[in-house]
Amino acid sequence: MKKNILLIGMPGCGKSSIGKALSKSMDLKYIDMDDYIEKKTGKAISELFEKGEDYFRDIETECAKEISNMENMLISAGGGIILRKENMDFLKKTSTVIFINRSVKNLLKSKNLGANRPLLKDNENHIYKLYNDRIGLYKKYADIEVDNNGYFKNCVEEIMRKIR
Ligand SMILES: Nc1ncnc2c1ncn2[C@@H]1O[C@H](COP(=O)(O)OP(=O)(O)OP(=O)(O)O)[C@@H](O)[C@H]1O
Ligand SMILES: O=C(O)C1=C[C@@H](O)[C@@H](O)[C@H](O)C1
Ligand SMILES: [Mg+2]
Repeated sequence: MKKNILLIGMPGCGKSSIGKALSKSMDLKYIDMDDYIEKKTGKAISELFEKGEDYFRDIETECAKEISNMENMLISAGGGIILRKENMDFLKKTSTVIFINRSVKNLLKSKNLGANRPLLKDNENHIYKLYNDRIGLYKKYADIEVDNNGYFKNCVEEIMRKIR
């Protein structure tokens, strides 16, 4: 088995909730890539986006390289990690990749979906286009796909079963 587990999926699909539970069950250290970026730069994701999406994505790629060198981690990725092949080439070397798929209807139930997500702040319904644009990439990079439209506890158990 690879050293790390990487969770990918749309904003609000359950990466943090599922990742924290999974990290405890599997005795891995939990790391959130957006938090890592904010700590490294001393800036909020929204501030980094003010300099343009490319500016943010370059920092995200730099952090993906750094994190790919770590061991025994449960990594919760930013929703857009799959947009650059380079990110996934690095991360897939050391991580088993799990795509958490949640329907847009359920994603929209998350409170304040646009609040800390620059790509959705003007219109939460932009999530339909993001989902359609990205679904193929999430599936392409995933070693395992799980559905998170029921109880998230079931999703954690399904991942534990599939990963062994
Ligand atoms: N299966 C589920 N049933 C009910 N609520 C859920 C489920 N999965 C996730 N949620 C809720 O959706 C919201 C987003 O979940 P979470 O923060 O874990 O997602 P995320 O992918 O980490 O989001 P982000 O893009 O902000 O990092 C939370 O309020 C969480 O409780
Ligand atoms: O889906 C995305 O492109 C993003 C999701 C967030 O996790 C952050 O990484 C940022 O807001 C970009
Ligand atoms: Mg999260």
